[in-house]
Amino acid sequence: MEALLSQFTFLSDQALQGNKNFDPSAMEDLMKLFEIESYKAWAALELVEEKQVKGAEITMPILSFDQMGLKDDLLRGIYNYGFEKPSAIQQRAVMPIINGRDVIAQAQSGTRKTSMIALTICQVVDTASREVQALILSPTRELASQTEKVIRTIGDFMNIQAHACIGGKSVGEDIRKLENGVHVVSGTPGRVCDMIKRRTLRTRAIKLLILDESDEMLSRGFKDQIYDVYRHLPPELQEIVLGAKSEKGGGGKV
Ligand SMILES: Nc1ncnc2c1ncn2[C@@H]1O[C@H](COP(=O)(O)OP(=O)(O)OP(=O)(O)O)[C@@H](O)[C@H]1O
Repeated sequence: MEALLSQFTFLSDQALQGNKNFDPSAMEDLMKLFEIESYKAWAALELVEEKQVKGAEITMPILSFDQMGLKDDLLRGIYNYGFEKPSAIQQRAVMPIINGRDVIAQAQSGTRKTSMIALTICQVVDTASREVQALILSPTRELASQTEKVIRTIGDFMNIQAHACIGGKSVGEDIRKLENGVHVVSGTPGRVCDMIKRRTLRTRAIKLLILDESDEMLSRGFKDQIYDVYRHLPPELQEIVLGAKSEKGGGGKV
């Protein structure tokens, strides 16, 4: 279990402000929400709760995109999009993710997490292969589409192929796109699950799973579908769990 915990980098609003006395219990909302037993993030969080492990390392902020060792074409995409300096979460989460760490980050909405996801995905995907390598699950169609758009924009010079797999859109179009080959899928749990079950979305090359607004996904009742998706993913998966602290406090309705 200790080994499991050491796989994770934890980031919270406190950590983002550089507070070295970061207390993992600040992640309580997320802890309560993850009830899926075989889910390694949940296991790690339980351990934190039990032992109050002060395992939350404070990652050093990287203050410029130039210092992140990003691919040249990605850097061009980032600057072309108008970014100059990474936001607090971009400064602290990008490097651990690129270095293969599992990351659990809780940061309020508006902290530029979506762009953080987009740029890390562009860095880790190998465009020489046409298999799906990164999967992002989001609670709403709008967020899933927005994330896919940002990936395509930032990754424009790298020729990243991303597809939004969301409910309400044509299943035929999903099938066509996925069979053509894409690097990244950003979707809502129901449609993604459906595509996996049809074997149209092939999961064997997926190395990175991102649960965006995970607290929101669970409070919207997507737990079973997320679990279903998990069962089809390779075991040596890198996981990124993002949560936006509930505005009302108390952490949702689950
Ligand atoms: N480092 C940056 N520099 C300048 N603009 C940025 C940077 N990161 C993101 N943006 C811009 O800020 C806007 C919002 O960013 P983004 O969609 O990543 O997250 P958000 O809306 O702040 O919310 P969340 O953190 O919940 O994802 C977008 O228009 C995006 O292009």
